[in-house]
Amino acid sequence: MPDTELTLARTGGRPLSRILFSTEQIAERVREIGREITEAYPKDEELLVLGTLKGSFIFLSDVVREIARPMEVDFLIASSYGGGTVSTGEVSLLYDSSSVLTGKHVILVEDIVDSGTTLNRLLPQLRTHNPASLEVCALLHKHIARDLVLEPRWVGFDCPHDFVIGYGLDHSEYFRNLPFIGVIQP
Ligand SMILES: O=P(O)(O)OC[C@H]1O[C@H](OP(=O)(O)OP(=O)(O)O)[C@H](O)[C@@H]1O
Ligand code: HPA
Repeated sequence: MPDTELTLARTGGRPLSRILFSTEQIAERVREIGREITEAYPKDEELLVLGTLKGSFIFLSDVVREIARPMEVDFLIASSYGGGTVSTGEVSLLYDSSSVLTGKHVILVEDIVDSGTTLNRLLPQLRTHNPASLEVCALLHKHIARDLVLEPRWVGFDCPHDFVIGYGLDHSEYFRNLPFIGVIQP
């Protein structure tokens, strides 16, 4: 259980209902995923790791350090939740990566797959650039979406259907700086 005072300092005094995944559990899983991704690609093949901002910024920065392959890192900014806890269904793409995807092994890194709206909007667009391969690595998967255009090849944890925060995930832009993943009290 993390230090309560430190946690409350980061949440502005809002208590958590529960902690789902601790800092140590996340670190261990991130190391495993890094190893799996390393082994999935031939030694001399370059990767392009593409993160969706803002939510993936912490997961991506941790997982790329566990992947022993040459790589480029780039980002897209996609947003569909605004200040709410339910997808608006409209994904606004605020920044479209300038990286050339053609012929590269692209790994799209997501913090969470919830309704699937973001992935279903981004993946067909990325495919139009003819990458050599396209895979998704998601830290959390709620397994709600029944119509995902591509299932993530790497998933950190199956996630309950609560609105979760921490380790990059926000509610109204707050709580991204929690070093673990939890659920805030409603
Ligand atoms: O499967 P979905 O229902 O589409 O949800 C997943 C997306 O929602 C969150 O992004 P959000 O729009 O909240 O923007 P953020 O990354 O800036 O927090 C999260 O980072 C994922 O990209
Ligand atoms: O449960 C969630 N928490 C934070 N951001 C999210 N974006 C989609 N689902 C979530």
